[in-house]
Amino acid sequence: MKVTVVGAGAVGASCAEYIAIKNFASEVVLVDIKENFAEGKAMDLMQTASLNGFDTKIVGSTNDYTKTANSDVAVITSGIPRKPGMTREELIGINAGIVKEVAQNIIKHSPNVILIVVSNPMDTMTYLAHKELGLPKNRIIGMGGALDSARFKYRLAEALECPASDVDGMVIGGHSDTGMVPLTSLATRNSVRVTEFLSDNRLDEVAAETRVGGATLTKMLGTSAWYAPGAAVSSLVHSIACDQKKMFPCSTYLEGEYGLNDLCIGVPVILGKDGIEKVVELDLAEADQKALQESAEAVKKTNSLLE
Ligand SMILES: NC(=O)c1ccc[n+]([C@@H]2O[C@H](COP(=O)([O-])OP(=O)(O)OC[C@H]3O[C@@H](n4cnc5c(N)ncnc54)[C@H](O)[C@@H]3O)[C@@H](O)[C@H]2O)c1
Ligand SMILES: O=C(O)C[C@H](O)C(=O)O
Repeated sequence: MKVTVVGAGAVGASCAEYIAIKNFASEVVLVDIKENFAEGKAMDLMQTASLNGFDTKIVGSTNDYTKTANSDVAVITSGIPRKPGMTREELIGINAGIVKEVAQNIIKHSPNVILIVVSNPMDTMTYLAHKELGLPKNRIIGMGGALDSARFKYRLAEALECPASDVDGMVIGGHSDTGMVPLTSLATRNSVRVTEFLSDNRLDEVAAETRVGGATLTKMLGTSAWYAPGAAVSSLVHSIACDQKKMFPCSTYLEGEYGLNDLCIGVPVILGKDGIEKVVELDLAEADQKALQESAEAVKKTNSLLE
């Protein structure tokens, strides 16, 4: 399994590190436009191989896509992150051009690749890749919901005063400060609905904290987060590489599922060796379906800025 990660910045390097530590890929190629940056990150990471006990070979490249040839999976993290006070949508002007160029370079050298889009505004960047490349929809995946769900579980565990491993829950919808739909009524602690333990008010607080999870960290760090984003991407790559058929909420092109059309937005999917092998259609509570519909309208509004 060969994986390319374009953008050797905070998220790209974190993602490469988690992929290597999980030891399922033979090679990770890190690409960046900054001279020698990816090569430096690759060398630094390779010097952790004997310490962390992995065999994955990590290679760096300054914009030379021949090194990425025949990748099975490619991850796009290139582009600018937001600063405190900004929305993800404000990044569209710079990131759309970068994502378009990078996606075309990847496909030129790896025509059969499965693409994971991370750069923000992620749902719109995934839609852009879908429209530009014309690949089958199972091979274009946007990463947002896996991260948002991990943050949801973190906040639920905090409220329940229990380890996150006790908790299960999922966030669907757009990867934005207002568009996320945390499915609180379906969340559980060891198979028991969390609604048994937490009041409606506390659950509303958990949902609100989850929606602004990225903005909260951006305010604290001065730039956006990277550890949980990198770990979330590596989990998607792992499921594809090892044909695990795990279910994650991912941004995918919808053609009627959930009553939505012609956009990419987060819904539960099964990820295996062919990428998105199935969109899982849940029978949502009325309020969640309405929130998803509103989130889709907002994503479409951002998509219209691409024209
Ligand atoms: N979808 C998500 O859940 C999620 C999570 C975290 C971050 N992000 C997004 O990921 C992106 C990267 O965030 P980051 O914190 O790693 O930023 P960063 O600035 O640390 O890294 C971005 C890297 O991209 C490189 N780059 C820019 N243009 C390029 C090009 N044309 N070709 C190759 N490399 C190029 C830069 O040189 C830089 O090293 C941002 O848009 C951010 O908003 C998304
Ligand atoms: O918040 C951001 O801008 C980055 C990313 O989308 C995140 O959720 O961490």
